[in-house]
Amino acid sequence: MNALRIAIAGAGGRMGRMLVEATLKDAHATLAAAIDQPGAAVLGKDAGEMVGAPCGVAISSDSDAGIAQASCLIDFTRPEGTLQHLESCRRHGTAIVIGTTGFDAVGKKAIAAAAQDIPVVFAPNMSVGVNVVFKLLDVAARILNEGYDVEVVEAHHRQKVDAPSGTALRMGEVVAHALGRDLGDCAIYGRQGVTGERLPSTIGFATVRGGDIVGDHDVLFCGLGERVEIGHRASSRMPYALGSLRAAHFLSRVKHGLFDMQDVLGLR
Ligand SMILES: NC(=O)C1=CN([C@@H]2O[C@H](COP(=O)(O)OP(=O)(O)OC[C@H]3O[C@@H](n4cnc5c(N)ncnc54)[C@H](OP(=O)(O)O)[C@@H]3O)[C@@H](O)[C@H]2O)C=CC1
Ligand SMILES: O=C(O)C1=N[C@H](C(=O)O)C[C@H](O)C1
Repeated sequence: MNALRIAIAGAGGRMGRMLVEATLKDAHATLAAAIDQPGAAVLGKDAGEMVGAPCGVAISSDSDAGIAQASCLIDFTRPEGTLQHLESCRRHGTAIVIGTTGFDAVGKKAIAAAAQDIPVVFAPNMSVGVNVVFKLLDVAARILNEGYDVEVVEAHHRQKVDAPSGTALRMGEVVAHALGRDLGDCAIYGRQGVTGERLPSTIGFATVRGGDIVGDHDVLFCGLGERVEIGHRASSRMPYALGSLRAAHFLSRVKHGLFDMQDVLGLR
């Protein structure tokens, strides 16, 4: 088997470092390029040095050159950076795994359009555990479809810039779909003041930010006299990195199209 040539965007970030470590340990992948944005403190450094394993790949801000050398880009940056890298991937025929969250509708449309030409995995959470939780939520929502109020609660570290998390939003989408609702019509993003009584058709979201919380998600199905809670706790970012590499290997077997981790894990 030919080793997969991986480029990592946002290489100096929290996820980028994890991805460098995971890629260097993957017997079937090589690190082709490590990319960060102009001005980033890590530019010029050996990517492996950040994780105690120098590898001879210097972190560069020349994203186009890095993407040209790779068979797959793994991107955990910010929406504006990802969309720029996406166009470069399209030009060079490079596959892309997108972990970045916080896209607006226009950004999501651009990703779907690029997937007509190149293979794309776009998922708000790459961990196996969270993707199993998505399935459990679908089952629970179909059974608890009357008399249960649904609330989604998530907690993350103080540096997170988007809210609710991409994972929390996907959890809301999964539940809304199972209940025959549209999340766009029924989501309540936080409450304050005299809100009035809760409407049964709504799905509520609550966000906690603090310290170094890696990622907690809970969905509550609250009935009268009982409550079902389905949740996930991340204590490391490595499951996201390993899931991303699994996604990159999956993409090496397809020509184009838009996939998520349910496809990668065979859970669809
Ligand atoms: N799908 C999943 O499983 C997961 C998704 N995420 C998502 O991944 C993203 C990154 O998270 P995290 O690693 O914690 O964030 P960090 O802020 O630690 O890292 C982001 C990296 O991207 C760089 N960057 C920022 N803006 C741009 C830009 N416009 N163009 C290019 N590069 C840019 C940063 O550079 P600099 O340091 O110079 O700012 C940094 O190197 C977030 O959207 C997060 O929600 C996170 C974990 C799991
Ligand atoms: O920013 C993070 O850290 C995370 N972001 C993703 C999200 O927004 O869902 C996934 C994970 O929860 C960590």
